[in-house]
Amino acid sequence: MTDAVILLFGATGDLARRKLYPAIYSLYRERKLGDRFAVIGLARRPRTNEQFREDVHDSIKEFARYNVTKDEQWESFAEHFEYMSLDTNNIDAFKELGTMTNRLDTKFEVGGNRLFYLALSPELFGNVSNNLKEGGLLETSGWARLVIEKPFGYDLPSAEKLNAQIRKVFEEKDVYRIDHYLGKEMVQNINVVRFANAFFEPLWNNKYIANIQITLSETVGVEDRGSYYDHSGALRDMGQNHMLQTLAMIAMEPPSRLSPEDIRDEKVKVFRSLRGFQTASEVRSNTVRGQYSSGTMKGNQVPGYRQESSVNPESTTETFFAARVFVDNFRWAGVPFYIRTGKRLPLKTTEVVVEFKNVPNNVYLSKKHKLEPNLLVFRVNPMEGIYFKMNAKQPGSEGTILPISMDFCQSCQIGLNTPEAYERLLYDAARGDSTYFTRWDEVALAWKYVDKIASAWAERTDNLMLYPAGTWGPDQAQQLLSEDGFKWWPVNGQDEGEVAWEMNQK
Ligand SMILES: NC(=O)C1=CN([C@@H]2O[C@H](COP(=O)(O)OP(=O)(O)OC[C@H]3O[C@@H](n4cnc5c(N)ncnc54)[C@H](OP(=O)(O)O)[C@@H]3O)[C@@H](O)[C@H]2O)C=CC1
Ligand SMILES: O=C1O[C@H](COP(=O)(O)O)[C@@H](O)[C@H](O)[C@H]1O
Repeated sequence: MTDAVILLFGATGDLARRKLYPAIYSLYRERKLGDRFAVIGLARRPRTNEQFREDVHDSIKEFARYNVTKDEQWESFAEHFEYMSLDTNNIDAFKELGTMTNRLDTKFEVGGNRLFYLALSPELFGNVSNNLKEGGLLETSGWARLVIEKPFGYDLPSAEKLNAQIRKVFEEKDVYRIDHYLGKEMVQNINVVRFANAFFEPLWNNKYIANIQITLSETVGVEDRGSYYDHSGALRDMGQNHMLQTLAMIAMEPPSRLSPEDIRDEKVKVFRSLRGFQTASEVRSNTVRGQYSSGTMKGNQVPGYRQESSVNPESTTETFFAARVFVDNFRWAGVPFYIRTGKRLPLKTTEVVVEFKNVPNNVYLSKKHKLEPNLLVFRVNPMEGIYFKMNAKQPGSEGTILPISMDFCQSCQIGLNTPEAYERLLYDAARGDSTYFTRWDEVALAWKYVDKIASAWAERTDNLMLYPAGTWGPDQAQQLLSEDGFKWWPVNGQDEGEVAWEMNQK
């Protein structure tokens, strides 16, 4: 990893604690981060360096995939961490921050490289990038990159405004917009499976594929994030970013090279080909929105969304949505992509199912031998792997056909200790590889698509369906597929409602 001073805004926040310190520690343990680095923790509340290092230690102990003990290795890691109490509105503090950055740059022989990581509420992004410039932090002999967390805006106009603020200070090539799903091993593996195997690509089109199903289901409720989530909802929180990015990875054309721009150009073409909704009635017939009511999760009664303490008791925010999406291009004409996500669903899972069309002439077709379609399944989390379902003869039978599976379980075979998404993304940002970060044109096109849905939903509230916690969302989400002659395939290869495979749940 390139040497850098990492200026971490939001150093006392949830993201830093749960994801960023553990990621930095894993990179250090794997020797991807050498000794020429420093981390400056920045937030308003006061902390001494010692307290800050203690917080970092606790977060690593709780969340990292490597064990930590307070030995010599820990001490030499911890000395790279310093803290400064700073309010992002205080320009004088940024000047002081410049002095501190230069000192640590010299101390650890970093060479002038600066990674500004904004783990902050998005309203602060524009102000921070401006103050970085005014405070002289961009005057450096090395590179200066800005890593920003989602959400990137609330809709297209707000995203445009935010982008304009940031681009006054940083060039597009230096802006790294995080979508942590792009850092997930199996999302990255979609490209490899598609473009490094001779047998999938010829079938990867509307002649052979019947439909594609993308599920991002969560068991957690809104927890204490109501102040953000109640203004966002599932469509903006997961749909505009993680779901459309995953869809783009499945649908994109092969890039001619693996450069960040070539890959992102191909994704942009997918976003441009999304069939936008023209009317509110089109939105209604192709989307479903739901909100969880009280129900049972793993045998425990849990409250409904409106009863959560951080949420408006009359909220009409969706915690679930499903949609039928079309990519109007030569490859995908007529193939529905069904996407769904929700909180308080029975399983935590991210899965992409590619359902193939039936064989053209089924010689086994009889009441006894109804063939199941072939399925290729990317399991993104919590299990990581690829699963292929095909038909074969039941051994010893008179030609009974059975669906069998070829199951590559990456998390079982290579070990559960695969890198976390944030490790990969931090590593890439420091190396200057923006492949798995979202470029502005992708973000803008995704908002354009999602805004149509959001504004049609906002016109009336009778389209919000309640679903009991612990179920797979409103029945209308099943109808979306059944009206096309399809069904949602059980996730994790299970019948709906079974939870035996549920692993590493939050
Ligand atoms: N948590 C998560 O899992 C995820 C978070 N994100 C995104 O990451 C970002 C951060 O989220 P999260 O960590 O959960 O948020 P938190 O509310 O937990 O943390 C916010 C941080 O910002 C600091 N802060 C707030 N106001 C100021 C200010 N004026 N000046 C300086 N520091 C300030 C807070 O510290 P202090 O109060 O001490 O100033 C705190 O460290 C958000 O954009 C969120 O959407 C994205 C994906 C997942
Ligand atoms: O970005 C977000 O993602 C998480 C789900 O991430 P995962 O890696 O655990 O699948 C979601 O809970 C959160 O609401 C959203 O902001």
